[in-house]
Amino acid sequence: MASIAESPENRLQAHTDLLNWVISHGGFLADSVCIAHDDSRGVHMQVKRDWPSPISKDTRVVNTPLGVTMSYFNAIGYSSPKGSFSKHGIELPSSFIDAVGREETTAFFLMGQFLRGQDSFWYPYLRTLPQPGQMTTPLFFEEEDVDWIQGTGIPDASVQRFQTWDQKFDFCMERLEESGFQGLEEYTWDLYLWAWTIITSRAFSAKVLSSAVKQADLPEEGVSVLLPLIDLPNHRPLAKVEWRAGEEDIGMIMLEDISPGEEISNNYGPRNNEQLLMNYGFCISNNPTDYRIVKLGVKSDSPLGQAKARQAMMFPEATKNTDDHYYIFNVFYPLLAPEGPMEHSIISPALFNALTVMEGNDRERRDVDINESGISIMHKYGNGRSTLAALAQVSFELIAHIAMLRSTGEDLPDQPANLKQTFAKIYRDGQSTLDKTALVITSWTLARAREHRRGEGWEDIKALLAEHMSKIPPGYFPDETLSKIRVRILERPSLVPKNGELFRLMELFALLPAELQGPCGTYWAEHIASGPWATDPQVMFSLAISLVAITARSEQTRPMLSSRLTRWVDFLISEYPLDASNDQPESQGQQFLHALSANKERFIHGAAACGVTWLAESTEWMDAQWLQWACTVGDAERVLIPLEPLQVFVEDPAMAKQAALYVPRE
Ligand SMILES: C[S@@+](CC[C@H](N)C(=O)[O-])C[C@H]1O[C@@H](n2cnc3c(N)ncnc32)[C@H](O)[C@@H]1O
Repeated sequence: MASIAESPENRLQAHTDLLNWVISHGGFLADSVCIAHDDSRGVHMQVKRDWPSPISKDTRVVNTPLGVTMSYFNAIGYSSPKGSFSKHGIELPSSFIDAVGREETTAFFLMGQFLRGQDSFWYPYLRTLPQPGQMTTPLFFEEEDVDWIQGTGIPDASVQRFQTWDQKFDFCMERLEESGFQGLEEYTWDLYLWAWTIITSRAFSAKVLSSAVKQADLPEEGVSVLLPLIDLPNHRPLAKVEWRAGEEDIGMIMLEDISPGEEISNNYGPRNNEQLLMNYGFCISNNPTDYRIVKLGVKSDSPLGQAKARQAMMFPEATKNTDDHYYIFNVFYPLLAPEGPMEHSIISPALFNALTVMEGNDRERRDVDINESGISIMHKYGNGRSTLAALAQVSFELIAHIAMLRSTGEDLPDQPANLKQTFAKIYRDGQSTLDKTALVITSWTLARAREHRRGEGWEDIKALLAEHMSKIPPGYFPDETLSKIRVRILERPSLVPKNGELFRLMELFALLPAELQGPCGTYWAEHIASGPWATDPQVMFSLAISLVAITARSEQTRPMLSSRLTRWVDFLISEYPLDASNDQPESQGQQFLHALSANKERFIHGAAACGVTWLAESTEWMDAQWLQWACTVGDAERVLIPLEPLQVFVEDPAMAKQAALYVPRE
């Protein structure tokens, strides 16, 4: 592709010419400001080093006159009492413009102006723009650069973007050909790729033209505007700056003081590193507005898929063209809803709610609430299980992603060899830190759910948190990150208000009063846990649930039990009918249970000897029907959680899981 750019040495000369050109059309750069260049930041603006004082808040640093802006309105030669825009020599056929729409028209208009070279009105601007060899977005990555983004979402996103642009380019070229457009062969794919990269990396939204274009002609989306000179400052997340649309020009106003020598930064919006790399070709280390988009792969016939379809039918307007906001935020993310629970500081409400529906059991899914703003499982007694299951699922996803980044990064050289690799490394390191810090937080809530000794008082929580944080290897995170994790954990209430709702098998007996625990334990060890079925968790959980449920129903023992246990058993009996027939094929565990039931006399004999007399009297607990009920309850009410989640910090996980039964606290 031809180049109209200056060599790097002459870059700032070209920018001085650009500045003079903008000024000659009525533009302005504040005296306190100069254009500078360095290798990592490229061309940027800064307050002059020798300027005697900081520039103060509300300083207008740049004005770009409307006459030098470039947009769709130039391509159509727009004119209204509010303002007009010239085509400056590029005449795209109206049949083409109508067929391809505003954005493609702008891209082809930019290509046309580029092809005019020195004859273009915008030549002083175009020659300062990065050329294909200087582009650092992933579509310009060479093979060895691609190694640095393996295991991340970027390769898929790049393929998708390539395909979309490729199709659009073909479509546009066909329309141009049909219209008999002259010089078509110069409009190459490479030039199209360059034009689109310029647009995604520097264009502003149509709002900047609001004083020059009638409201009715100005759509909220789909018009990109190039603003020579204002597009020069680099991005700094959260920089305080405003673009002011005037009748003659667009101004860039600083909303904070900036010291001599300091960079004048723009704010491209709260972009994450993936958006920055894909659209702009750079990334920011420790980007506070970084977050990761999670793809759930929701099947249309799944419970969540069906709920989404119902939501789309009930609220067609609200759900039209809206992306799923399934995000995991970095631990420093500053733009959180002020009142949200602490888990939402790292998991977006939409992702969390979607996972509660996916991981919820049938009982919980009967309480799905579908409204305009989302789909969730209603909060009520018993539904905290889906909260824990969703947090467990996020933890598994985080562990898998950490391991994937580690394995795909194993053969990378120690240091990146060029700017693209440098940004790709910043991106992948940022993803890994984001995953790891989020895992500390999700696994904290799960650790509290597994904690049966300590409560929610400050001293207990402090001790528990110290224990949890001690699982992070020393020096693994900077102190600032560790303290932010602590703040995140402690600053807001948790989605799981109470500790101790998840029980591993043998812990279930702790729900019984002390005087029953001894005999039950002996009976369990001598008669239940000694057969070949003892290694099958489905069988063992079913037997334990059956035993606890019968204990809660026996007239002899019920008065001795806690209201927590009797309420739970009563709730389960009302939720899971005893006589429900099960059409599912039998699992190995269920076959075991049938065999046990057929030999129930053996188990009942032992009961009296061990002092669990109520089990000897009430022989029903080993009936096939009861055991089937307990099996159904166990399968539905268990939660699989990671065994030692933070172990992934030191070694690749075998992804060990532990089953725990959910028993709500009142
Ligand atoms: C709107 S332009 C800014 C002007 C640009 N520096 C130039 O040399 O033309 C956006 C481009 O600037 C670069 N950029 C912006 N902010 C940056 C930052 N914080 N760090 C590194 N590069 C940045 C990226 O190459 C991006 O595509």
